[in-house]
Amino acid sequence: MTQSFLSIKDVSKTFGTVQAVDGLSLDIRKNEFFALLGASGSGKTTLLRMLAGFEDLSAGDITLEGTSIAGLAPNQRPLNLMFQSYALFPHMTVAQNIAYGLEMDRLPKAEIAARVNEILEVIQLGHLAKRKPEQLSGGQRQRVALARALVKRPKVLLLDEPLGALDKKLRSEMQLELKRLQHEFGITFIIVTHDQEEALVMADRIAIMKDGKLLQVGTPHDIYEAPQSKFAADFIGVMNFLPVEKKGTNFVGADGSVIRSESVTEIAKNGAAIAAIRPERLHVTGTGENQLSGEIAAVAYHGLDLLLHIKTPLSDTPVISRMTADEADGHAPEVGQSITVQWSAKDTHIFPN
Ligand SMILES: Nc1ncnc2c1ncn2[C@@H]1O[C@H](COP(=O)(O)OP(=O)(O)OP(=O)(O)O)[C@@H](O)[C@H]1O
Repeated sequence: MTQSFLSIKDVSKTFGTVQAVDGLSLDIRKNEFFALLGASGSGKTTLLRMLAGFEDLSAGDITLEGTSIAGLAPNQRPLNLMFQSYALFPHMTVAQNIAYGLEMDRLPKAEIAARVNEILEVIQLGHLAKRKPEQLSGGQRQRVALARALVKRPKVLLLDEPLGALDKKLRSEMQLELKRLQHEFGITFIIVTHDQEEALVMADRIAIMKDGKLLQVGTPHDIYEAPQSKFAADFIGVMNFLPVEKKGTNFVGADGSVIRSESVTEIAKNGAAIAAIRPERLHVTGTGENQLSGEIAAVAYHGLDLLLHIKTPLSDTPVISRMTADEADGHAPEVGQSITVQWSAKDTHIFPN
């Protein structure tokens, strides 16, 4: 058996009566870009702080390359938590900020200088080495905060909402930058975010957390295409939900039509359930085992594709169908038009409601 890299074993954390993390187990691979995703209060930060050593475990163990790190102080762990950029020392230059951690570790002066210069090169901020944080843009400050964490060459870098303070454009640039740095340094990154798009773009694997537990762990593709719960389906990407009733072996929609699915989660007999379908799986052309008809309530233009909002008796809220520009060419959808869309049973996920 190959030894796992970072292993979180049945870890719990309670604060008084609050169960912040609840018997959670997870293996993270070497050089992996791993994202912890979940709503506010789901326990993401608590888990990260336990990994970093800023929070004791109430139960369980954490091992790195087979050795427990649960009892080690933060500075003795080969894991480094990247603090937000506003935690930079304002009176120190960029270079001094980056050197600080190495000076604390009492490394020889020449080595500190070499490592600081090397990292300044990698983050492309060499020309700003002598500036103070207040003389930098938000994105540049973020890079310095990252450099300060990376210069210590941790085996694992923990990042808590690292891009939270940046505007949308800068965020997308930094997402790519983070991926590049992770690749270049060959360090395992564990990032906490509540931004699902960010997790999809950057991560090799994603864990969805809810109430201190893991709901699903998988690649962005796995989670997007094969969500295992209504929560996961709703949390990642856009999803249509159609209420259905289980009658015998069939699932019947609000208008009496049978909805066919090849992906049915275990459900109470004859209970209320919900069918989930991605907007891009609904087609005006082609064939599918399922179809719905309705009236176009809105047409939203999104460059390469259109989003059609379709009023249908199958659901209280309009169903969204994503149409490519090519598909739309032959159909010229307009508000008020009747429309029929089809989709296949394999693109239909049914969950308990
Ligand atoms: N020091 C503490 N004392 C008491 N309760 C805490 C403490 N830290 C966290 N909690 C509680 O534990 C739960 C999980 O919090 P945590 O910060 O880990 O969630 P999160 O998923 O990171 O949320 P957010 O996205 O808002 O940061 C919450 O109910 C929170 O109120």
